[in-house]
Amino acid sequence: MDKKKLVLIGNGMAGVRAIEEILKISNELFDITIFGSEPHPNYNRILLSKVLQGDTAVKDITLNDWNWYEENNITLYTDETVTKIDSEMKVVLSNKGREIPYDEVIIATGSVPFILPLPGADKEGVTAFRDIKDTDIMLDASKRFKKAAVIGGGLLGLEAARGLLNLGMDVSVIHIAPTLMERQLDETAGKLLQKELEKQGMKFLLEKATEEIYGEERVEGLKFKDGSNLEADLVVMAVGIKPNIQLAKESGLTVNRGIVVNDYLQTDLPNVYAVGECAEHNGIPYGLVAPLYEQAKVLAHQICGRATAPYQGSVLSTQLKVSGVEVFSAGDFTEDEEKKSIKIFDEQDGIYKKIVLKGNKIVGAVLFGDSKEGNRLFSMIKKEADISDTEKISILQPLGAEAGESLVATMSADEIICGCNGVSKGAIIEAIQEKGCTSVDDIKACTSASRSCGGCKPLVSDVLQFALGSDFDASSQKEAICSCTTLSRDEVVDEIKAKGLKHIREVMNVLDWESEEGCSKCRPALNYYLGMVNPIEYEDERESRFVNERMHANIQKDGTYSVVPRMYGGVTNAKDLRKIADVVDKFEIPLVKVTGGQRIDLFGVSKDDLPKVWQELDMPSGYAYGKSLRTVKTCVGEQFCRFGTQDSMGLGIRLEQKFEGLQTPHKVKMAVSACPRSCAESGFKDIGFIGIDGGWEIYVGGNGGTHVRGGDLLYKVKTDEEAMSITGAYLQYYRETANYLERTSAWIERIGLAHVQSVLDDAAKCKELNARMDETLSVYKDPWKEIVESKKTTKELFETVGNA
Ligand SMILES: Cc1cc2nc3c(=O)[nH]c(=O)nc-3n(C[C@H](O)[C@H](O)[C@H](O)COP(=O)(O)OP(=O)(O)OC[C@H]3O[C@@H](n4cnc5c(N)ncnc54)[C@H](O)[C@@H]3O)c2cc1C
Ligand SMILES: NC(=O)c1ccc[n+]([C@@H]2O[C@H](COP(=O)([O-])OP(=O)(O)OC[C@H]3O[C@@H](n4cnc5c(N)ncnc54)[C@H](O)[C@@H]3O)[C@@H](O)[C@H]2O)c1
Ligand code: SF4
Ligand code: FES
Repeated sequence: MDKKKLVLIGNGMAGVRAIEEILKISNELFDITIFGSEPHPNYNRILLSKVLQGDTAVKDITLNDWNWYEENNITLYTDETVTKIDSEMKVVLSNKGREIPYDEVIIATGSVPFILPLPGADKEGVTAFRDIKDTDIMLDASKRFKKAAVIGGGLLGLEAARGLLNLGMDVSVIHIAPTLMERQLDETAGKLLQKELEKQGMKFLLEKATEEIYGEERVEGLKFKDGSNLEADLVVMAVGIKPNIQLAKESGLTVNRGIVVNDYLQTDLPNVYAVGECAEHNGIPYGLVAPLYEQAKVLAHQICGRATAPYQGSVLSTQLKVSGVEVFSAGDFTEDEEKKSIKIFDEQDGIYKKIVLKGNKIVGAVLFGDSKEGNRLFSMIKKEADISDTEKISILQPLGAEAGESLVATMSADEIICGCNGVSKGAIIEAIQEKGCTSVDDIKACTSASRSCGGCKPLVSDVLQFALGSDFDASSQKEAICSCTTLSRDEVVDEIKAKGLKHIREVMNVLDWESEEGCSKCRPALNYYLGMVNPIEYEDERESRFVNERMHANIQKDGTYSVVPRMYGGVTNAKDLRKIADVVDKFEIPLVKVTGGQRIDLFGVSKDDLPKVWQELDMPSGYAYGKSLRTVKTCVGEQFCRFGTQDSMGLGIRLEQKFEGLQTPHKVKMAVSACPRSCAESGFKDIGFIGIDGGWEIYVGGNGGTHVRGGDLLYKVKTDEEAMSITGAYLQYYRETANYLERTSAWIERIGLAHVQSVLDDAAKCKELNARMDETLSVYKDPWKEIVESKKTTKELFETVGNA
């Protein structure tokens, strides 16, 4: 049988998925030709957010590489746009003069970003965020400029803003509505989201309408309708998308907002189909991959002449891809006469959950702060589950939580694990049992679960754990330190040691880094590992550090800095206080605040004043910005308190004087309390000391931040000397074995308290660790002093930051 000629217009996510579905049915039916306007093979557009955020590289987001087209005998024309479908002649015509005949044609031209028709919208530095080209524009701008404005506080705008923050830019989001993501979230969730993102450093201008983009050739700022201005050297427009219907219009198809299709994705011209964001089904053009993939499946069956249920529209669910923020929204979350809600709002922990009921059916849900129940609720919404027999409030409680059961254990086989690809728990278990899948990558290859946004990876991993039990080793799922390499942290450190590598560039060259420059994830990590392995010889690479560490001060919301001088053990004196007061007066520092770590923080110092402030303070840097020892908090102890059994201030000061400036994988906080009342909160620090009769208890792995964790008792010791020695060995072991940016609380959970104890129980090992610690500490110089003393460093530092 002669193969029919099939032409796909648009080499994007929906169109190529339709081809994959067709090939699954049969590779004997069609001779396939694909046109794509972009110069790349089919890639995962969703992960552009992750590329911008530094979590992955462009080369790693390819879905089907050039070989795939060849292996499947597909003719591919990239960088070529189809300009017309001549349905009488049954040919498609391209902008490069090509004419290709067809029997069937699929239009999958996606969407175009909506660009606000503002004066100045065509200036250099104004971009959308839709494809690799736009992403490159932003990556490039972040290297040369500082201030970014993102117009639009929807999913795309917020993901772009997070990426630009990661790239070291100062980012403001301009949003037209009073709350963020108003299409997906209600007011409460929108406000919680704003608060969380503000904590991450994003600034917001709400209810602001942009009137003009000003500047010479390049953008210099935005002017708003209320008369106010914002300086910006990069403007990203993320105010929605429009189905790309130009070709369809010019080819005489019926279009509305999108290309009008029926339940089998057929347009009104014979043998012409449309799928993806360009298609409009029942009045709706969709903008997320899950519905587009459902469409692709129906289309594939229809075009191959296989029986299929009609496409009947999709219920949507969304999740924001910003680390540290859990937001989930599904279905219809609005309330009215017919639709009533049930809500849980834990204001203290920032957790908000709401379901919307229409009669006895859940029609919508919004979750903030804890989205574990998202998939279960989404399944209930999709199934239109009747909940008359269920106690309503229990729907918002995690199933099996009290019994300590894992979430996947409580899920039924038909519950969806991967929303993007519609893969259920049952399908994953089948792949494990029948196809021998043992890793997340195997499951991805077999079922497509986790192949799109990747948000379901932890759940897929949980299903593997659930099905394979002890045969599944989550930790053996080797994780590369970033997308520039396939090597893990341990492999990189081993290579640095074995090959005597001395510089970041050398590591990248010798270990075959994919990108010559590295990325924002690996450069600071390599800088740390090299310094840890080679403390004497290694010269710190300031450019590879995060902005706060480069400036040795904390950048604040308004672009000014905060400065914290060192106060050993939280103890000060009249001379230092006077000096601080004089500096505050002289530099008109607007806010002076005592911190939770018992230090004095000077807020609102301008960048230019920083070196002068340090010079006049003439006190050591408090390292309030660094991945290093922050503070040792102390209680007053035996000298003044009637309960005190030990000299907490004495030990605290000794600890801080010894370990100040030590570079660690993440920040380290300590506290010393002289009795079990623990006034210095020793139980929630990376290392905490509690005085007992005849000595100290040493607690480790505590954390009081977003992931609260009580410390574990490591040892009881009798003397201050022992306490100092254990601390030195413990900290050095953490420095040598933790991943960069891993807090001690996560590290101790990963490697286990018992293991650390077994290392420190070995006196010889303990001595070696302390020796390496002393060697590291021997080269420490106060960074403020260094900067003040060196005009060259001051100049370099300020030039680097000013132009970054
Ligand atoms: C940064 C970002 C993050 C996203 N995150 C998510 C997410 O987390 N979850 C989610 O579900 N969705 C997400 N989306 C949306 C998702 O990427 C889209 O829904 C999906 O890519 C649409 O697929 P499509 O094939 O319809 O269009 P596209 O992927 O845009 O593909 C269309 C292709 O057709 C080409 N084309 C257009 N006209 C022609 C022509 N005449 N001739 C030849 N080629 C043509 C275009 O150049 C394009 O390459 C995100 C989108 C972006 C931009
Ligand atoms: N995580 C995800 O699922 C994800 C991530 C990125 C993109 N996407 C998809 O990509 C597409 C584009 O995303 P989007 O966020 O641009 O679309 P959107 O329509 O969801 O959001 C656009 C936002 O811009 C705001 N806006 C409109 N005009 C404005 C103006 N003049 N000034 C300021 N704000 C204005 C709107 O109020 C709206 O909240 C959508 O289909 C989205 O679903 C999804
Ligand atoms: S921890 Fe004990 S010794 Fe220290 S201040 Fe509190 S009560 Fe006094
Ligand atoms: S939920 Fe997006 S890939 Fe699975």
